[in-house]
Amino acid sequence: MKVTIVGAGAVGASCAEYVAIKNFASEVVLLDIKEGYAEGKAMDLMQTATLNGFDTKITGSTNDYSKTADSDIAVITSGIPRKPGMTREELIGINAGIVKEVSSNLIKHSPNVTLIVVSNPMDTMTYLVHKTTGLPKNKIIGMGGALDSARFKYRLSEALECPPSDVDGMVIGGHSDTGMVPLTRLATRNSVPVTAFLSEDRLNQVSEDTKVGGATLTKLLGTSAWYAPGAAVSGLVQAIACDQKKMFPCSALLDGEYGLSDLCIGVPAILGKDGLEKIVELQLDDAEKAKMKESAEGVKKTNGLLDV
Ligand SMILES: NC(=O)c1ccc[n+]([C@@H]2O[C@H](COP(=O)([O-])OP(=O)(O)OC[C@H]3O[C@@H](n4cnc5c(N)ncnc54)[C@H](O)[C@@H]3O)[C@@H](O)[C@H]2O)c1
Ligand SMILES: O=C(O)C[C@H](O)C(=O)O
Repeated sequence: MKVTIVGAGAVGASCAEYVAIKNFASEVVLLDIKEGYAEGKAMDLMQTATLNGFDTKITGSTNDYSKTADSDIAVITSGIPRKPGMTREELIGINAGIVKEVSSNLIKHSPNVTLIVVSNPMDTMTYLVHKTTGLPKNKIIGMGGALDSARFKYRLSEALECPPSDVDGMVIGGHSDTGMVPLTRLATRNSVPVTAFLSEDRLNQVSEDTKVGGATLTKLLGTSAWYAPGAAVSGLVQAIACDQKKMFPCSALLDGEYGLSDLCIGVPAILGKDGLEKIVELQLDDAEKAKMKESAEGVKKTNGLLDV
């Protein structure tokens, strides 16, 4: 199983580290445009192999896509991150060109690859890859909801004063400060609805904190987050590589599901060897449907800025 990660920056390197530590891939190739950077990150990570007990071979490449040939899965993290005070949507001008070029280069050397898009604004970048590459739609997946759901569970565990592992929950909708739809109605603590423990006001606070999760970290760090993003991507990579049939909220190209079409947005999906194998349609209540519709309008507005 060969995994390529384009962009050896904060998220790309974190993802490579988690993939390697989970020990399911034979090979990880890190590729970056910055001379020597991916090679350096790969060597540093390889020097953790005996410390962390993995056998995955990690190599680096400065923009040489022949090294990525025959990848099964490729992750696109190349592009600029936001700075405090910015929205993800403001990155479109620079990142759209990068994502378009990188996805085309990847497919030239790995025509059967499954692509996981991470660069922001992620839902729009995923849509761009669908529009410009011609890959089948199950082979292009946007990562955002897995991360947002992890943050949601963290915020719920804070409110419940319990370990995060006690909590289950999901965030669907667009991966943006205003577009996320945390499904508080369906969240549970050990199968008991969290609504049994937390007031409506407290749950609203959890939702709001979840939605600005990325912005909160960007303000603290001066750039956007990488540990949880890298871990979230590695979860998607593992589900595909190991044919796990796990369900994650992913940015998927919709064709009527949830009453939406011609956009990529976060919905629950089953991931396995064929990539995004199935979209799961939840029965949303009226308030959730309205939030999803509003979120989709936001994503479509950003898509409108693309030259496709
Ligand atoms: N979808 C999500 O949930 C999520 C989470 C975190 C970050 N992100 C996004 O991921 C992207 C990367 O974030 P980061 O913190 O790793 O940034 P970073 O600056 O640390 O790393 C980005 C890397 O991309 C490289 N790069 C730029 N253009 C390239 C090209 N044409 N080919 C190959 N490499 C190229 C840069 O040299 C750099 O090393 C940002 O757009 C960020 O907003 C998305
Ligand atoms: O917040 C960002 O800009 C990066 C990423 O989308 C995140 O949610 O951490």
